Amino acid sequence: HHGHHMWPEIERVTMEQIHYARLSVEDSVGVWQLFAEEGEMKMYRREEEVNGMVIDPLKACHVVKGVTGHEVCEYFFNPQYRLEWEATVETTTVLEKIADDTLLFLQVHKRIWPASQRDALFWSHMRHVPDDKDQDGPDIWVVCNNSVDIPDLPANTGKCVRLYLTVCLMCQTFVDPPKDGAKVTRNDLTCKITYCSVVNPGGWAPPAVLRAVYKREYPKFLKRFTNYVIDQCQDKPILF
Ligand SMILES: O=S(=O)(CCO)c1ccc(-c2ccc(C3CCCC3)c([C@@H]3C[C@@H]3c3ccccn3)c2)cc1
Repeated sequence: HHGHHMWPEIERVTMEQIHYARLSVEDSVGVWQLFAEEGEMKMYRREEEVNGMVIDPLKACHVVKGVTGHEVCEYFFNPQYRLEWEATVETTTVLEKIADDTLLFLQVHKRIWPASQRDALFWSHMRHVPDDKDQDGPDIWVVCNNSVDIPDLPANTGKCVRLYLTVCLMCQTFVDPPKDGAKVTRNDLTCKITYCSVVNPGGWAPPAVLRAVYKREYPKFLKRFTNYVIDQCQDKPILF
């Protein structure tokens, strides 16, 4: 797939998003505001507007037991599971298989009152980031979603307003080695999840309205997704 014309952008954006995901909210540029906290899940946002449009960057940090980062990324990436956990997606279509680990999606989102209905055209790339030099480096899996403009699929021609997104789901897996060489079980697994997103809604909506939608929808979204993965994996062999 390295011959595909989108590959240089896919490579650049994915590496850039991994860099940002790895920055802790403490030492990132700009002020992150904790706007939601439920158990292990902490959600931060920065208030940013472009031409009066809310594009608040979001960073969510979550820790879940019993799954690996590979499993979390697989359920996020693979279109066959999408409609089972994505409550705000009406249709999802794979327009092109760029590679086994890279797909081009056209997605129509359900209308979230009072905003008008949105669609999104984006590539999605899943990658296992090799450990650092030493063996016990972090075991990281990521999925990066990034909007693209394609002349044959112009924005805002039908009923939907085209939104623009850059999303990164980064997962780090920790295994607590069981006593005396026993087999690793799901109880020994901890997955540290960092979800970063910047969504440009594509058309103007009142900032207070959009921020209310974000505040309500993002916690629901991440909780529903992670609970879905835990549920799907619990009686399956571990995918490291
Ligand atoms: O992680 S993904 O790549 C998963 C692929 O399916 C992804 C997540 C979220 C969105 C998304 C799409 C539309 C909207 C808004 C914009 C104006 C009116 C609706 C929002 C706002 C933030 C709120 C939101 C957050 C989460 C879920 C739904 N709604 C988010 C798109 C892709």
